[in-house]
Amino acid sequence: MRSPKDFFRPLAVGAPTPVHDVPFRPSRMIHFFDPGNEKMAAKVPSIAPTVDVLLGNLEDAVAADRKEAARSGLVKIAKATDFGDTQLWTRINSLDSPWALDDLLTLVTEIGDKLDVIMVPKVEGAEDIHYIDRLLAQLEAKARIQRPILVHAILETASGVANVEEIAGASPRMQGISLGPADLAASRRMKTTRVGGGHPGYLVREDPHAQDADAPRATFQQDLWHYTIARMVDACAAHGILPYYGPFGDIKDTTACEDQFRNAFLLGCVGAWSLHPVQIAIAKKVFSPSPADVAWARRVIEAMGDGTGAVMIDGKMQDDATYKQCQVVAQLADTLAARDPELRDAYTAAEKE
Ligand SMILES: CC(C)(COP(=O)(O)OP(=O)(O)OC[C@H]1O[C@@H](n2cnc3c(N)ncnc32)[C@H](O)[C@@H]1OP(=O)(O)O)[C@@H](O)C(=O)NCCC(=O)NCCSC(=O)C[C@H](O)C(=O)O
Ligand SMILES: [Mg+2]
Repeated sequence: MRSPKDFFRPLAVGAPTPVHDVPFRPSRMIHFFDPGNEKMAAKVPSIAPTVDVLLGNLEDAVAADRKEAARSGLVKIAKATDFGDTQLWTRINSLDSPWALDDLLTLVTEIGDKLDVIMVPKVEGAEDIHYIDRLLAQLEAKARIQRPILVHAILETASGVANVEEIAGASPRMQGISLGPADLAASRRMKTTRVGGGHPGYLVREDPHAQDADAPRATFQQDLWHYTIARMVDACAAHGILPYYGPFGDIKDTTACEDQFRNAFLLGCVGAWSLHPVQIAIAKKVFSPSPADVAWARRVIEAMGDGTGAVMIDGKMQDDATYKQCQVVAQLADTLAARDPELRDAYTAAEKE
């Protein structure tokens, strides 16, 4: 383990100096596309302005015989496209695959100056991040990259969950962590075959009725992912990095997708993955605080003055802690409004009501 004094030193001569704080750029939806799929690649210029993050996926969902096409497709797209304010990320193949090394060698040397974040799947512990950290520094130095490429881990193995705190703090490059519910379910030997979402069999049932033991008893479906998301959020917050919900595989069930995204938002996540164009608007809606909530937060902040003491607003007690909660909402709204004029107008209108 590096000493605290060395933590922010570049890991290769000539590599850029690591960042001290993760830049908080809007990342409500990380939109996945396969850069080797011509139909999806053709949509990149029109989708880019509508998303916060565009991610060229090289790992799962790209067939083994299409890996090189995906990698070279991403290089071509990155060189040809002006992404404006939209971030460009990639998901490389897992570190135990035959493709990960070539993914990094090619992408950093060819388009490293355009890549904001590299998503690393199936991270098991801090050692995986240390490996990537040193390799990226060497490649950045070789390619004369001026700003460090950040790293995002997917939480999708039982070991990864057990080690999530050390993963979150393994490197100043750590930008965030996403839940990968499909691989995590397989790794844990869970018995769901879905990509995220609930399961009707995971429930609690009300007690038998005292008057009639045979009367039907209500059941309540439970959230399979609550524990993991909450643990991931705490690890990320403790280390100053950003937590995300990952994929929702039932593309047609837009209602359940919205519910899953909202649960994650309320628990502290800043975004989720969109796998299909239809999920972009869902993520945008869910991960942008509502105009009413923002107006309320600003009202509390204004009423609380220096943020100490206690006041009543509409019958509800406000104090130092609710002031901080409201600041979270108001600061997020400011960041998103700076990127999204429609949202800015909606927030302004709600404050005037
Ligand atoms: C899920 C899909 C395979 C569905 O594709 P398709 O059957 O083509 O859907 P549609 O006919 O409804 O598509 C309409 C048009 O939109 C284009 N399209 C579809 N998806 C995208 C996209 N993501 N980006 C851009 N454009 C897209 C289609 O090409 C159609 O175009 P046209 O015919 O010209 O109108 C597909 O959506 C897909 O492959 N999505 C990405 C899947 C993916 O990335 N999966 C990996 C991430 S999830 C994961 O890895 C699990 C995780 O790690 C874990 O462990 O939990
Ligand atoms: Mg996965």
